[in-house]
Amino acid sequence: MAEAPNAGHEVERAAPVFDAELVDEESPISVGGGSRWRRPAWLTSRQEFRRAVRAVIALLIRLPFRFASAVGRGAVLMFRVWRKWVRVHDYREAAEKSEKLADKFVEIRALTLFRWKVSGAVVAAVASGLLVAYLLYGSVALWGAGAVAAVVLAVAGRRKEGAPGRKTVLPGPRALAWTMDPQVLVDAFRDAKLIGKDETLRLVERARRVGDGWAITIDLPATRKAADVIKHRDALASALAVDEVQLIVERVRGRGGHAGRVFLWVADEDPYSGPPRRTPLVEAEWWDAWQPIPFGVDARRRRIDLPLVWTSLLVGAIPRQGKTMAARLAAAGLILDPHSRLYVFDGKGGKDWKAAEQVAHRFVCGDGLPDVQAVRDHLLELVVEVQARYQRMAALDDEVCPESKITPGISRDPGLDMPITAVIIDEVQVFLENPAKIEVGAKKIAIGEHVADLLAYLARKGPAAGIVVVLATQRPDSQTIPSRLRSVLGSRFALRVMDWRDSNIVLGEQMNTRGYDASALLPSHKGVGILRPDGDMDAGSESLAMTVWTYYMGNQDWQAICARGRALREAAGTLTGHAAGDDSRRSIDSTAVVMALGGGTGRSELPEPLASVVEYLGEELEEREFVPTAELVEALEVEATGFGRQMGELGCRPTRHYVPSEDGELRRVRGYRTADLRAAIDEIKSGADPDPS
Ligand SMILES: Nc1ncnc2c1ncn2[C@@H]1O[C@H](COP(=O)(O)OP(=O)(O)OP(=O)(O)O)[C@@H](O)[C@H]1O
Repeated sequence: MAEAPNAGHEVERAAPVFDAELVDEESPISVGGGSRWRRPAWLTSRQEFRRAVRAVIALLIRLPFRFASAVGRGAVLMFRVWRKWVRVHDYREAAEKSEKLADKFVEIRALTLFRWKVSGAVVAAVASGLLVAYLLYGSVALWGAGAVAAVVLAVAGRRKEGAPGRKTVLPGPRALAWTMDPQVLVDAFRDAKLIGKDETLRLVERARRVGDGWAITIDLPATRKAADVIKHRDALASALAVDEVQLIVERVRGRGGHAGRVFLWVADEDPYSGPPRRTPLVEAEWWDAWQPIPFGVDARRRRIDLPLVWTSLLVGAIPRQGKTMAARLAAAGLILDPHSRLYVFDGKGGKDWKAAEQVAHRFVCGDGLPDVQAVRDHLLELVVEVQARYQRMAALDDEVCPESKITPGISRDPGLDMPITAVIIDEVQVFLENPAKIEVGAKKIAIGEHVADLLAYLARKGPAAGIVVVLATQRPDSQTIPSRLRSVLGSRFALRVMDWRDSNIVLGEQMNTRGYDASALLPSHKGVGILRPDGDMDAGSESLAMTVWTYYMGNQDWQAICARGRALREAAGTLTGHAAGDDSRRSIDSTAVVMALGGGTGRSELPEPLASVVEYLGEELEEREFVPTAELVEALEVEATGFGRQMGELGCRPTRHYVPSEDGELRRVRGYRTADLRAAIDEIKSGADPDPS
């Protein structure tokens, strides 16, 4: 008979086969042990080692108690077994069931007697055996016999899997190194329904330590999308048994990245706990406003910079979450550039912005009508300034101004007088909600509405002319920040808000369905928010949005930065306006401003409810394809049937369209095509009667 190739040799055990397989590695790495030695989890880090040592000590301390209780349980168990046997329990029960107990009674009694005798004989035999052993070997024999009996009883009385009262006892939380095991990951992805039962993951890189956590890159099965993993991060965190704040999921983009490649990072502990980081601006002698401003760090403690020039920023949060701090961080970078000009308006009227008064070209602090009027006047001044800048840039040499956009050179040339100018408004809702009526053009409107129009203009037309708008609000709802203003604010930062609707108002439509919901942030995480950078910016181009923990800038640091900003301006000769003691307001040609705003206000001469729909949608009237009726009814607080009828009378007929719902599923809902709305508006404006048929 032919000999098997391995005969005579020790059989080599195959490594466990895992579903996950490794790709893109030059030398394939065994993911499940095999011929290569894999470091046990407790050797992977000092922390894991300490955890393992603690677990061993705890086990040793508990061991005597556990042994004693197991022996006790074993003794009781043995006694019960013996009693059942001696009483001929099973025979007796069977006879009872078949109602033949009386017939069998004599038989049972005889058997019971016999078993008692056997028991007595065994006890006598054991006792005499022990006596003989004692006489031969002394007390050692008794101890030995006692030990053997204890072990037998302990084994009999050990707690078994699934036994009632069995407690799950784990030595602390699951080790993260264990969580990063490929098979655990595959199971977690399956449990979270991110991959099917028969699908598997491909590991691009094995788990490795990155910062204070574990990182792993994986490829999803074909047709599965990284965006869905980001969206269902909570489910994955639950399946991996980690807190969702510890789990960072990113899509790998650019070279080597694709729609199905996911980078996972699991922090050892809450990445936003511990002392906050001080802003590096404290150490900066000065700052170039054209450079992105140090804003905060992400979960992996990587610095996140926020460009401000050519864009704008909206910060929204419920009170006491770090909104003012975020706005002051953005302002600090501009304060430290002596060539930038600052308009600082604080609707809260507290001390938060007081220090900025010494550098601000225009400064308003308070929520009274005179304050709102002052803000309106300063914004009017800026609108005129923007118009003038465009005219001046058009007249400039092509070499100085190649594309009707401000450049660093232009912004720093005192002769051209076009410095980077920031409008920073804290608690902007105070100014936007003021209902006092004023005359604009030929119409009377609320001053707050006018402020919104001016800000919308500045955020839309201002960036290319060097205007930066930074708005912070504790009321991020659609009524307070009209969509015509919101839609033109480039970067968004949402700290904790009340619900997903408010989060979407700050971050943009449907952001919650893509996995970005600022209402899920923890109250204890002060200064932590979701940053959705402007699409044009380089920073953050890797992902749509990211969680950022803003730098901490204590009051003293803030005051020091403002004082430094003043000194820099004094030295550069750029201290102007309020900071230089000049509070005179420029006389404004309001007709020019009204022209600039396109008819004076954001409202058109449209009948209701179309006028409100247009106002609510703002720029989205152009950007969106479809708007659900339910959304309009909720936003405008109107009654649905009446609204539908009135819209019909104005020539706007509803239709059905698929839109993604909150859970990401596509749902067919009733609503209006924006193209139909635009056509109806054009028709009304051109004077033709709307066709209600
Ligand atoms: N990055 C941060 N790290 C740690 N703590 C922070 C951070 N940012 C803000 N905080 C703390 O959060 C609290 C609230 O901050 P801040 O005043 O900026 O909030 P706010 O939202 O502007 O509040 P309000 O609505 O009352 O004006 C402060 O005590 C501040 O110290």
